[in-house]
Amino acid sequence: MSFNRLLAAATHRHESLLCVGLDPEPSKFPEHLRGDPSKIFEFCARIVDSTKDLVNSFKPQIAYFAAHRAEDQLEELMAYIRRVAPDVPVVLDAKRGDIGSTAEQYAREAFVRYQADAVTLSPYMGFDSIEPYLKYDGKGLILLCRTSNPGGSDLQFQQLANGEHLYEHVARLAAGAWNRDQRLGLVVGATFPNELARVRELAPTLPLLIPGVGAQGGDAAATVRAAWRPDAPIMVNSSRAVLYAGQGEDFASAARQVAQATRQTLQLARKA
Ligand SMILES: O=C(O)c1cc(=O)[nH]c(=O)n1[C@@H]1O[C@H](COP(=O)(O)O)[C@@H](O)[C@H]1O
Repeated sequence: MSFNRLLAAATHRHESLLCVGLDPEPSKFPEHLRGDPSKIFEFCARIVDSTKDLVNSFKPQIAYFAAHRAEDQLEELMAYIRRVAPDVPVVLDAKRGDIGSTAEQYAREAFVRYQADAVTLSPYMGFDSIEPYLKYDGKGLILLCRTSNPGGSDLQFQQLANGEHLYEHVARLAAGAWNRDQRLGLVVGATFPNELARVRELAPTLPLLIPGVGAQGGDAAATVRAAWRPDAPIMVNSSRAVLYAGQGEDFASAARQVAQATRQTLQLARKA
């Protein structure tokens, strides 16, 4: 099934706008697993088990695996999620961006090696750096637009000759000229609710990946008010606040509680 359809179905079935980010950092693991990179799969699998009915997506961040030579554990995790939660789409957060011939390898990595449903990409190198990913039918391409970090303003908030900010231009391209077969989405930080609303104006139906609630302090309810539309899916990502909610052997149930509370906040804002 295509990424867009999986996301719409999981949002509906699980009544959730929550994306749990899988950013495994062994030094932050609960005590019995702490500091052991060989436990990355085990840690993430328990988080998946305990949250899979509460989310509309999962988002593993590739750097947390590669940094520990744990790509094999990422492969194992992707296969595990497909097996235990086949109705939940997985966004591989890789933020790739390169010339076409190299992008072909990155696309193969995301969609053949890891079998992700969608991947995050930097649009900075232009459309020909995005095009190779479009060869994979049904897969989602989620472009960085207005990122959650303070330094995101350095480039994304620059004004172009027509007065538009660079992030607005990216949103316009993703909703229009670049969106040849309706498979693009955008990353917009929860830390910038005004820009989130502006992106929603420019791209009324695109899926949005919205990181920045939880550890980065973004307001979950304001995020939903700015970005949610009945026909426009959103994935509100929380990673550290969920993953490291508990430090004991019951860490997965502590993670579930935080995921449940975040999902509830998002749902209440959606119904308000
Ligand atoms: O593309 C992303 O996922 C992303 C974009 C962005 O603008 N800001 C951002 O924090 N992220 C990712 O979202 C996750 C946020 O993690 P927490 O701050 O722990 O919830 C990390 O995996 C980041 O790499």
